[in-house]
Amino acid sequence: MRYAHEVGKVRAAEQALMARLPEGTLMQRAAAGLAAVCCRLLPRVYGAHVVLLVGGGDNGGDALYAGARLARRGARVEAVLAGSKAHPQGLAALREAGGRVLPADRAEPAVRHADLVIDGLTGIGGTGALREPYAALARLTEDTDAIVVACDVPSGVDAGTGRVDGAAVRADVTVTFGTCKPGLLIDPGAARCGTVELIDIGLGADLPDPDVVAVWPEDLHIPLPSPESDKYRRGVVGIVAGSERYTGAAVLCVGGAVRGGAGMVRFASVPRPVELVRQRWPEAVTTIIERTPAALEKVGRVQAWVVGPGLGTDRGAEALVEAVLRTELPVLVDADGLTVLARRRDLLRRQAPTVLTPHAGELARLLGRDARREEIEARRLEHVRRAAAELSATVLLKGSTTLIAEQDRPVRVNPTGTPWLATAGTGDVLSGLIGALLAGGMTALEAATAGAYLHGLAGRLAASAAGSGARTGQAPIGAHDVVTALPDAFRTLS
Ligand SMILES: NC(=O)C1=CN([C@@H]2O[C@H](COP(=O)(O)OP(=O)(O)OC[C@H]3O[C@@H](n4cnc5c(N)ncnc54)[C@H](O)[C@@H]3O)[C@@H](O)[C@H]2O)[C@@H](O)CC1
Ligand SMILES: Nc1ncnc2c1ncn2[C@@H]1O[C@H](COP(=O)(O)OP(=O)(O)O)[C@@H](O)[C@H]1O
Ligand SMILES: [K+]
Repeated sequence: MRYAHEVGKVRAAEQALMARLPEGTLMQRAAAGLAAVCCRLLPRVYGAHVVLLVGGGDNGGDALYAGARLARRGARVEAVLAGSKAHPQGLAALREAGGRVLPADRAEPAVRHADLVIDGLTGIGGTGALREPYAALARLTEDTDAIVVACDVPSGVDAGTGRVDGAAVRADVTVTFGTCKPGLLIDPGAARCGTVELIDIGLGADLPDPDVVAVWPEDLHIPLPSPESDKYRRGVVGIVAGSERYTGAAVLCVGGAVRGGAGMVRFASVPRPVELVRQRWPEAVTTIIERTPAALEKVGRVQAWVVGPGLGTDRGAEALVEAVLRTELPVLVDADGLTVLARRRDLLRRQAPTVLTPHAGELARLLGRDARREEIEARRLEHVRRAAAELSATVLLKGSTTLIAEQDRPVRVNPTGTPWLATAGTGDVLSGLIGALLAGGMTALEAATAGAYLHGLAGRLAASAAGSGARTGQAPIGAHDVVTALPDAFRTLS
């Protein structure tokens, strides 16, 4: 499961395929796949207690037919209908197989004591927050020991965006049909899915190019040093970060670049951050600069620039962001650099690649006008796409699901990471790391993708290794732990 298509495209593909097949074939394929997964999840199908939550659409139809299949294999199958209408043929099939319909007031104890619950309330046809009684039934899945299997999409999750507006099913496994849906890959929806299993119902040839792609380790083509390598060929990254007031971000950013495989890191800033970087990372070549447009002249040659962490947002910071963006080299802008860009979007008019790495708050500032942080977090896919188009840049939107967008390309979803990364300074490590990969010759999209993947992996390794030294259990981490774990993250890929 790595590709996802927007809901409209899934429906169009389904329709094209259905026109060539006997009626009901697709639903039977979906139900057979769903039932097979349930059989695998149950220790014993015969005698197992299975409860179906059934909405009024085809998603409920899938659940009813899957329930009929389980009933024929000896399961005790009970259906709870969310409304007066349920897929009539599916209902007849369930009854004929020995399943029964429960009165509404029996739903709560049935779900609580079931071995397995199939959520067939809403699928790709769900719109907006779940209404009653759907919402109350969805909530029952939060408080049961039963295995919860969502049919196509956990009900309450917007299949197209991952938005969750109110009650939603919390699934252990989501069995999705034909192709993955974006909402299964992007938080908050993704967090409701458990494991996602894809059932092939034959849509393949009717599906267009994907809208969203989940990144796989084999997609990352990180350049490795060879006998011909020297420090210049491996890539020199220039970092313009820190200020008299903010020094830590510069140290972390340089750490991300050093451990990110740069052949050389050139660090340019005012005296205090330069002194601290020198102490912590003697490998870096440092230059003291003034915060003026001519600042970069003294720094020496680089293959890519990172600008922004801890830079401040005053006129001096603006001069540095401008100087970096005026070069014809790949540039990554992060943190304070993004705040500067929000008032100087003209600086984005350039030919060389630009990577922006905002969190939702920074992206809200960059997009301006109607954009709000909460809205961006709720509808990450739409906003990251809009940002890539409006800002003519590769945009990496940070947060619980990191997304990477470039105009006219499928949006990439980073599968690694951990909520333990939500701590100050980890973003600075990411920008240094991506800067090193850019300097190493990767394209903007490749570098941002590989950087997000390695950073998320390093966060996970650090969180599981911290404290006990064991690889089980988790503990809080600081941004420097992510830097320390980067070599291990690289090792898992080689
Ligand atoms: N179209 C096809 O060819 C196939 C569709 N399949 C299934 O069909 C599903 C789509 O079916 P439908 O188009 O009938 O749509 P759904 O069954 O996903 O949703 C429609 C039903 O949910 C209700 N509903 C929608 N939003 C609601 C809300 N916020 N609160 C309460 N009720 C709400 C509607 O009133 C309607 O009864 C897919 O997700 C998949 O499970 C599969 O059988 C494979 C083939
Ligand atoms: N809930 C979360 N789950 C997983 N990762 C998260 C979560 N919140 C933040 N992150 C990650 O933590 C890092 C934080 O970066 P950022 O917000 O720039 O912090 P800072 O500016 O302090 O460095 C990003 O890589 C982001 O993707
Ligand atoms: K569902």
